[in-house]
Amino acid sequence: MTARVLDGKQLAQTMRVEIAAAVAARTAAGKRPPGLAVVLIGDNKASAAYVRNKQKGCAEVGMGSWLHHLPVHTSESHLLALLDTLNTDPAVHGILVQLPLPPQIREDAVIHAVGPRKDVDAFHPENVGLLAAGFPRFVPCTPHGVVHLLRRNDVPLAGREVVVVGRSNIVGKPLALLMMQKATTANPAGCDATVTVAHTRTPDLAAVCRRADVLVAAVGRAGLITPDMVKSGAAVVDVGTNPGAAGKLVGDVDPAVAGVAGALSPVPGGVGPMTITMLLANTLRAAELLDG
Ligand SMILES: NC(=O)C1=CN([C@@H]2O[C@H](COP(=O)(O)OP(=O)(O)OC[C@H]3O[C@@H](n4cnc5c(N)ncnc54)[C@H](OP(=O)(O)O)[C@@H]3O)[C@@H](O)[C@H]2O)C=CC1
Ligand SMILES: Nc1nc(=O)c2c([nH]1)NC[C@@H]1CN(c3ccc(C(=O)N[C@@H](CCC(=O)O)C(=O)O)cc3)C=[N+]21
Ligand SMILES: [Mg+2]
Repeated sequence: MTARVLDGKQLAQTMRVEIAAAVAARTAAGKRPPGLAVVLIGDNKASAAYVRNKQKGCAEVGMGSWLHHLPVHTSESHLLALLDTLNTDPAVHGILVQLPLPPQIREDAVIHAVGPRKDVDAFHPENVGLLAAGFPRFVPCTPHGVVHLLRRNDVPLAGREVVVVGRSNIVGKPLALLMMQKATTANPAGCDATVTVAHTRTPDLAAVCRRADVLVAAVGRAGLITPDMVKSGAAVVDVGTNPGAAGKLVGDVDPAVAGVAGALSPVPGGVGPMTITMLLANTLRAAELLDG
C-alpha cells in the first residue's frame, strides 16, 4: 500500500479563497478589513519563517497585518505595554505572540495579557474554558487544521479510535478535546471519536498507536512514529516540524509509514499551511464578533 496524501497545502489554499470572499464582502459593506498583529521576539529562524507565512496569508485574503519584531532582550513590562496598545486598537482584531518566548518573559503573563476577544490562538484561559465546555469562541488553529484536513478528505472520525501522541496546551490537549467532543451547532469542530492521549509516561507507545484508526503525532521528535506502530490502512497526521538534514523540515513520522498507512499528511505541506489558514479564519471571526 502507498498512503493517499492528505494535501494541506492545497486545502489551505482552497479555504483561503473562501475567507478572502468573506473579507471582500465585509470591506464592500464599508467595514474595516480584519487585521492581525503578530509579535515576534528575538531572531529564532524557524519562528521568523512561520511569521512570514502568516503575513503572506493575511495579504492573500485581504487582511491587514502588522509585525512587531522586538529585540531578544525586550522586558516583560515592555511587551505587556505593547499588548495593552494592541488590545485597544480598533484596527487590530487578532493578536498573536509567537512562542517560545525568551526566558525573561513569563509565558503565563503574556497569555493572560492578550485580550480574550482578540486571542486568535485561543490560549487565554477564558478561551480554553469555552472550548473545554463545548462552546468555543475561537477553535485553536493547529487542532482545527487537523480536523479540517481529515474531514475534507473524508476520513471518518465519529466512533473511531483516535490516538493523539503529545499533550501540550498548543496542540495535543486541545486536539484531544475536539476529537472527543460531540459535534453540535455551537461546536461543529467536535468529532465524536474515542480518544487516547499518549505522552512520555505512556509505557508501550507502539501498542497504543497500533489501536488507532486515526493517529496524530504532535511531539517534536523526527521519525518517532515508525511503520510497526501503525495499523494497516490507518490515517496518520504528522504535526511535528523538526529541523532535518541540510536545513530541511521533517515531521515526527518516518516516511516509511506511507507503506502501511491508508492516508498520510506530509511535512512540509500538511498541517502547517492549515494552521495558518485557521489563524486567518479566527481573525475573520474576531472581526465579526468585535465589529459586527
Ligand atoms: N505544523 C504546525 O502548525 C505546528 C507544529 N508544531 C510542531 O509540533 C510538535 C509538537 O509541538 P508542541 O505540542 O508545542 O510540543 P511540546 O514540546 O510542548 O510537547 C510535546 C509533547 O510530546 C510528548 N513527547 C515527547 N517525547 C515523546 C516520546 N518519546 N513519546 C511520547 N510522547 C512524547 C511530550 O510529553 P510530556 O508531556 O510527557 O513531556 C509532550 O506532551 C513540534 O515539532 C512543533 O514544532 C507545533 C505547533 C504548530
Ligand atoms: N503563538 C503561537 N501560535 C502558533 O500557532 C505557533 C507558535 N506560537 N509558535 C510555533 C508554532 C509552530 N507553528 C507553525 C505554523 C506554520 C507552519 C508552516 O507554515 N509550515 C509549512 C512550512 C514552513 C517552512 O517552510 O519553514 C509546512 O509545514 O508546509 C509551521 C509551524 C505555529 N506555531
Ligand atoms: Mg510547547
